[in-house]
Parts: sequence; structure tokens; C-alpha cells
Amino acid sequence: MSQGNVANDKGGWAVELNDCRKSFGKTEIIRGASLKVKEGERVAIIGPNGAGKSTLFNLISGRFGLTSGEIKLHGQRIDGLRPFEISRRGLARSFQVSNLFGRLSVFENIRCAVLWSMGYRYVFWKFLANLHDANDRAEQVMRMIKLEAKRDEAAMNLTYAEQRALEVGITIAGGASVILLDEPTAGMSKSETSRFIQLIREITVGKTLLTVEHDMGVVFGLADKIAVLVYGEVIAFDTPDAVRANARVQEAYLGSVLAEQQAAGH
Ligand SMILES: Nc1ncnc2c1ncn2[C@@H]1O[C@H](COP(=O)(O)OP(=O)(O)OP(=O)(O)O)[C@@H](O)[C@H]1O
Repeated sequence: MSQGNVANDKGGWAVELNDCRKSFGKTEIIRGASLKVKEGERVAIIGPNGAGKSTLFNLISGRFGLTSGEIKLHGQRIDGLRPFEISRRGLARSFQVSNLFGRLSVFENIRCAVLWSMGYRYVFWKFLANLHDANDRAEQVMRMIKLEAKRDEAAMNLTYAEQRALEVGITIAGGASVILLDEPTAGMSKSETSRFIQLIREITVGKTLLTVEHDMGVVFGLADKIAVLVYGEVIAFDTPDAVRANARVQEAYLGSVLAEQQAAGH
């Protein structure tokens, strides 16, 4: 692994996992995973089915508690915090399962996410005072995800790719600095995927991105670095070229996956 232990130029790591472990009952699923992600880096987490990728996301976002180890966001411990507390500290995640309000319009879906992130759910006078800011931010996000033309369309009437773009818009609506995307291109056609990757690239400029992904085309096209998770351990964390050339990764995972995806024309 070429991952150093010295913090980057900005003076810190965006996300740090130190010897993280997670058991469900007697089964240990995350088995001493460590990872240090620099500010502004785009990292793809890959690995076989059941390796623990989604579990790792659930640990980082606070949905699950750690069995042992520590997780830091911008140098501050976040393990033990609740998901909304972690989200207020600037980490946002998307879900594989749709998070949209089907009957609400594109604009309303985004504005809900903006207001939620501002924390004005219950304080009505604050809500009114800040509605203007929320509207501006929602308009801005809608432009970023290129759905201005669908502004008043109900989310349930969008195409699948548009719904996924809206999901990403909702994830970034609060202006989080660290974004976790769980299989963002799952279920998309090849052309939708390449457009979507470009979109993710644009909207995550200057942000730290962690993504779980099965499509190696997406991984190699998007990631600055790749973390390979096998049986709950990060066995490699390096640039795409170095990971591709890593014999242990080839043997444990990548060799068979690349052969399969090439055969399937991906
Ligand atoms: N809440 C839970 N309770 C018990 N076992 C769980 C729970 N969540 C996940 N697991 C188990 O942990 C293992 C890892 O699951 P996880 O979904 O994290 O893997 P993954 O790498 O994301 O897999 P995939 O690529 O198939 O999505 C699986 O064996 C799963 O059954």
C-alpha cells in the first residue's frame, strides 16, 4: 500500500478509519479496516459481494455503531455520534433505495433537503426568514444536476437516470464537504452512466467523495484512488493504475471481475 501516514497539504484527512471492526452477532464483518482519505480526493471502494462495503458506509454515516476502532471526520471523532449529528458536521450519503418524495416536484424535493440540512424544521419564524436562502440554494442545486427543465415535474414522473440525479442533488443540497455515494450508477445504461459520471465529477469538485461501485468502468473513470475491501479488510488503497497492477488484488478480486465485465462488453 502506498498510503502514507502524513496528513496532506491542507493539514488533515477528510475521513480516517482506524482499525475499525463491526460484528453482527458472532460474525465479524468488518475486520480491522483502516483508510485515510485526503480532502478533495475521490475514492472508490470496491470488493466482492458481501465484503462489507455497505456496512462500512453505514459505520461512517453513523447508521451502525462500531464494535471497536475509530472514525474521524476532518480530524474529529465521529464514531458514537448519531447520523444527523454526523450529517451536521458535513458528511452526506446517498442510499441504494430511493429517498425521493414521489409526489413532490424536483424543486420541492431539493428544497426539503436544503431546509432539513439547515435545521429549521421546528422553528417556524426561522423557517420563514430562511426560506429565501433555501429557495436560492435549491435553484442552484437544480442547475448543478441539470434538472431545471423538470423543475415542477413530480419526482415519480422522472426517468430513472433523472431520479438518480435528483438523489445526488438531495445528497449535496446541504453543502456537505464529504459525500458518500452508494452505487450511484446502478441500473443505468452505458450512455446514462457516462453522462452521470461527468455530472458527479462536476458537482463534487472541491469535495471529498467516497463511492461504492461495482462497475469497473465507473471506478477507473472517476476515482483518484481505489480502496479494495475483501472480507472486511482494506487490502489495497492506491491509484487506479497501481491497484490494477497489484497482484494481491488481482488474485483476490479484480482479475475475475475485469474478465467478467470485459466479456459482458462493459
Ligand atoms: N444489519 C445486519 N445484520 C446482520 N448481518 C448484516 C447486516 N448488514 C450486513 N450484514 C452482513 O454483512 C455482510 C456484508 O454485507 P454488506 O452489504 O456490507 O456487503 P457489500 O460488500 O456491500 O456487498 P454487496 O456488494 O453485495 O452490496 C453480509 O454477509 C451481510 O449479510
